Amino acid sequence: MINFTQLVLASHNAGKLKELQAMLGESVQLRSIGEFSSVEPEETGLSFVENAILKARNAARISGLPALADDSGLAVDFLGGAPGIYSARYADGKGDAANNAKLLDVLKDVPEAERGAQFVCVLALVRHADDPLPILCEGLWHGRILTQASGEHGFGYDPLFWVPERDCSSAELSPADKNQISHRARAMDLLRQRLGLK
Ligand SMILES: O=c1nc[nH]c2c1ncn2[C@H]1C[C@H](O)[C@@H](COP(=O)(O)OP(=O)(O)OP(=O)(O)O)O1
Ligand SMILES: [Mg+2]
Repeated sequence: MINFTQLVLASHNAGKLKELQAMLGESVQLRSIGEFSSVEPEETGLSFVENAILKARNAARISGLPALADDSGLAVDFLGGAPGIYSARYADGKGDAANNAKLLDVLKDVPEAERGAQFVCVLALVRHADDPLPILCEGLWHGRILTQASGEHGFGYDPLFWVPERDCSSAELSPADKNQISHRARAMDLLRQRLGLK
């Protein structure tokens, strides 16, 4: 087992970096791939797993460090799991606000009982770019899509995601609270177990 005191995070998303670093604590330093390159790899996979591995390999290749990638998204039941791996690109790359506006519009006539959704997070860790045995961990978080945005914390679809166990949106949770119960927290919990960090 290698000593992962420094990992490159294969992500240009500052929200993910903040959450993952908070979950890992001080024993592992996450360095953003942005320190090494501003070019984002094309996410050509058809699954979260494929995209997470692709991003991790790319970051390991560029940085020369072991790499952790997070591929995540929102799977809406009424939409057959869409936007899924296309969550970040749902409104054609126009960003979080446009993605959220599109989702609200697409679901505008859908009743509450049919607005179930889950956040999905797949973490992939590679020791080097050609690692034949990436570590993969998955986390799901079940909730519902609200009919309007609410809350200021977090990022992405958080203002639209109603969290049944807290009766509020995920953007209304404190960062510490979200990091205890989110899809990312569940995946990271498994990863820490795999790495013997807990
Ligand atoms: O906790 C979350 N709270 C709210 N929204 C979230 C969360 N987790 C993922 N999401 C959304 C954001 C984005 O629309 C998509 C991830 O897309 P995804 O390609 O994995 O990330 P990204 O492009 O933002 O950064 P990068 O690929 O560089 O890691 O799912
Ligand atoms: Mg992405």
